[in-house]
Amino acid sequence: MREEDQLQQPLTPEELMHELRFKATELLLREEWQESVQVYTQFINLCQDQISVKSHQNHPDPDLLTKLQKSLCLALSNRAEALSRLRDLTGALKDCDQALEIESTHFKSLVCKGRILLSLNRYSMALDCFKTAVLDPQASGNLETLNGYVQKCKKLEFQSRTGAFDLSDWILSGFRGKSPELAEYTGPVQIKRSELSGRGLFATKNIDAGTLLLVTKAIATERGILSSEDSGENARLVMWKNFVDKVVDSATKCERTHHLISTLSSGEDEDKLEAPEMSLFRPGAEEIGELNEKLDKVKILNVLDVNSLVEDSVSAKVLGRNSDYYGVGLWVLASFINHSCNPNARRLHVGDHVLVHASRDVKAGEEITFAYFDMLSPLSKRNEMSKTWGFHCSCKRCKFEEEMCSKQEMKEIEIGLERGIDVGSAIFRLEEGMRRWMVRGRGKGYMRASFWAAYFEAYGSEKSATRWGRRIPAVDIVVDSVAEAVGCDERVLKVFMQAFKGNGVSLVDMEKSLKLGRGVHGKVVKKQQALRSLLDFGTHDA
Ligand SMILES: C[S@@+](CC[C@H](N)C(=O)[O-])C[C@H]1O[C@@H](n2cnc3c(N)ncnc32)[C@H](O)[C@@H]1O
Repeated sequence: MREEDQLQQPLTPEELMHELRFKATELLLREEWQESVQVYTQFINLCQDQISVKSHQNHPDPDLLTKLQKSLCLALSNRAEALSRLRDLTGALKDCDQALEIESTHFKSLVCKGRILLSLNRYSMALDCFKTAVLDPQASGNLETLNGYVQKCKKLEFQSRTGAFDLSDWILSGFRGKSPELAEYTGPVQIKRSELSGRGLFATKNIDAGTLLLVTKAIATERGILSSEDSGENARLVMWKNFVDKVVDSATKCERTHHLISTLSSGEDEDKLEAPEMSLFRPGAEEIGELNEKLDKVKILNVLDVNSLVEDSVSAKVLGRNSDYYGVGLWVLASFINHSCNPNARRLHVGDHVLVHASRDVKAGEEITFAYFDMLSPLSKRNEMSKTWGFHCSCKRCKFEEEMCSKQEMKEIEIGLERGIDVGSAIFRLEEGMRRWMVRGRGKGYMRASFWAAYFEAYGSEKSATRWGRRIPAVDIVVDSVAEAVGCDERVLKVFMQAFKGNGVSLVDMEKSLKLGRGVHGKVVKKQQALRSLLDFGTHDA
């Protein structure tokens, strides 16, 4: 036979498989994930055909069949690796499962499956994979890494079951190194219909300030530094576009993400939306079966408009990251939390996780809320801000203040402050008014929170202190009532700390500041020393 004829001979299935396998492995080693998936897919299809053909022969060759099954198993495992790098976790998991059906202790597939399950927060299933992998002879060269995974799974499984998180050491180290690894956690909360709007998150038992309510990882985040040129508007737009692309990509590739996003409000007919089961958010939740709702890009955009959160905001603190960073993200379970101007929760951002804790004591059945915008401002300003969010706030405080602020005297105090009247005289008038109108308990806290800027200035200025002295209430009285009504806030805590710094801190004040600190930072900062280091404010700025 001539050489050209030989070249034109079609390849036998064995030769073709050999060629495809060689090419796919090369692409995998070059980290060309997309291309390697394509070639592995051709190989897998051909290999499956061959297995079917050979096993239907009159006298199937068992050795050949075993060899083909082994090749198929390895190819599935390698395709899973490439798919997982492309964040197609659903596809990758399916490939691992198929490979493990062929060989239940296949080392590579077990490790790949364990890693995917870990990133899907299915800690105990991931632990099973790594424990089995450790027993394999191939583990000997990777024992340290595998044991690392085993320990990590154990730690995260424990955290997610008990809610025992502690950020103290990381805080005390000055946030050195990577942010700590955190599990997802669902505390004493459930989703129910809310009187505020649509669905909301509710406490299932009495909880005290600082108690951790949930920890959840972002579907996607985008961070960057905003330039001062155009007040960061261009950078913000680019970041928003990247963020949307990331969410769309995740929703396309992962069925669970797709399903989670489809439970969120897109702003329309919120009161008709169903309250999802909490089990959906618990770590270890099974993959969702058939999805009957289509999520197109427009729907995702609307969902992000309503639900995405900015990391650094009035009710949130970002730990361990440069404050110049602007970050936006989507945290699904936290998205069920409505806004209130008398909130009872705050957020801490650590890496891609958000930790939500009670900022004051909460009763069983009470709705969990945090502030979407600054609640230490008067009703008129808050109304403007809620308008930009596309809703009219219907919280208890707004309802209370709607009545109060219709009084002529209240209007005069607000206008007076805007025109720069002495803050002490405004506070004096407000306190006198509250006495005459018989405003009690939380009502007082609401009003003081509304005029917080005036109290802040008065307590920060020696001139005001000398002039108004005992005619305006003492700092601790105002701080207590504001914290009780609208939850602990960093600025309120700062005023408290500053007032007592000059006079030397007594034990009682220190106790009080630590309690306020727990409301602001949460009980996840367990060591007092760590909390103190967060409370050690040097300045008296707003
Ligand atoms: C992040 S979602 C909160 C969960 C939402 N209620 C749901 O059912 O999915 C934000 C949306 O909830 C509604 N909302 C939140 N707080 C509110 C409030 N205090 N008063 C009225 N509507 C509120 C607004 O429609 C807002 O766009």
